[in-house]
Amino acid sequence: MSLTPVLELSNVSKTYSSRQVLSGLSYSFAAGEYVAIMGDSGVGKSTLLNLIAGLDSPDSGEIRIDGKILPVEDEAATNLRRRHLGFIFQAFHILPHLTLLQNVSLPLLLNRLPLDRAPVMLTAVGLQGREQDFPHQLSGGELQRVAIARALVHRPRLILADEPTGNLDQDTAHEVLQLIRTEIKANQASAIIVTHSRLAAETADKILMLSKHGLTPVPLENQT
Ligand SMILES: Nc1ncnc2c1ncn2[C@@H]1O[C@H](COP(=O)(O)OP(=O)(O)OP(=O)(O)O)[C@@H](O)[C@H]1O
Repeated sequence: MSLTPVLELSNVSKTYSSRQVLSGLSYSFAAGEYVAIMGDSGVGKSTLLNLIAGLDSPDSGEIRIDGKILPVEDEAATNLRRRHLGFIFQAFHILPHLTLLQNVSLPLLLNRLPLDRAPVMLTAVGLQGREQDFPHQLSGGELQRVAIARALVHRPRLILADEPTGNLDQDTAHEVLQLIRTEIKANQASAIIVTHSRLAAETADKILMLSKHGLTPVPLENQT
């Protein structure tokens, strides 16, 4: 396991209008760690994930991925994110004019990787036989599974997931969470999932609670 943290937050603050959402947040995530972040609604979980993903910038403080600061709107940083991050965000729409197979192949194409893992990942999320379907033919839960296949297909180093099982029934959620965990461990990747679901959080190695005091580890056995 590398000694450089896969992700390091140093004194990160973010304010929207006059509302301070994150205030001096610091935390180090070790390589290979699979962490769930929980916390009250509005406490800033999605904001934090967006900052890590490079969709927005902190007002102050630093975010390092593999020891590097990746500026927003920097082409080299975008390429690094594309190669090393996998996003499972509800806002990251599946492209409507592409088939499911084309959607899942996209990270492989963009990173010039062999395309043979795309059908394998569609099968892994239970969508075998649907490769040539278009997104409008799918239910919300099926679309979420396509998003998960697309996020994992290029074996990213760091997977960021915002409510990855939000649209899924309990059995499918369980299968998808197991798949995420298996992929993370098989590829020695790291993952941060933001969730309100105990079921989802307990598949992680560690649960962190985000509050105005920062990120606090919660012992798994003390979860209520
Ligand atoms: N782009 C934005 N512009 C203005 N305010 C924002 C923006 N994004 C988030 N906020 C505000 O920041 C606060 C934190 O929002 P965030 O979505 O990060 O919370 P959360 O912990 O993910 O909540 P939930 O669990 O309900 O999804 C909220 O008060 C929200 O209204």
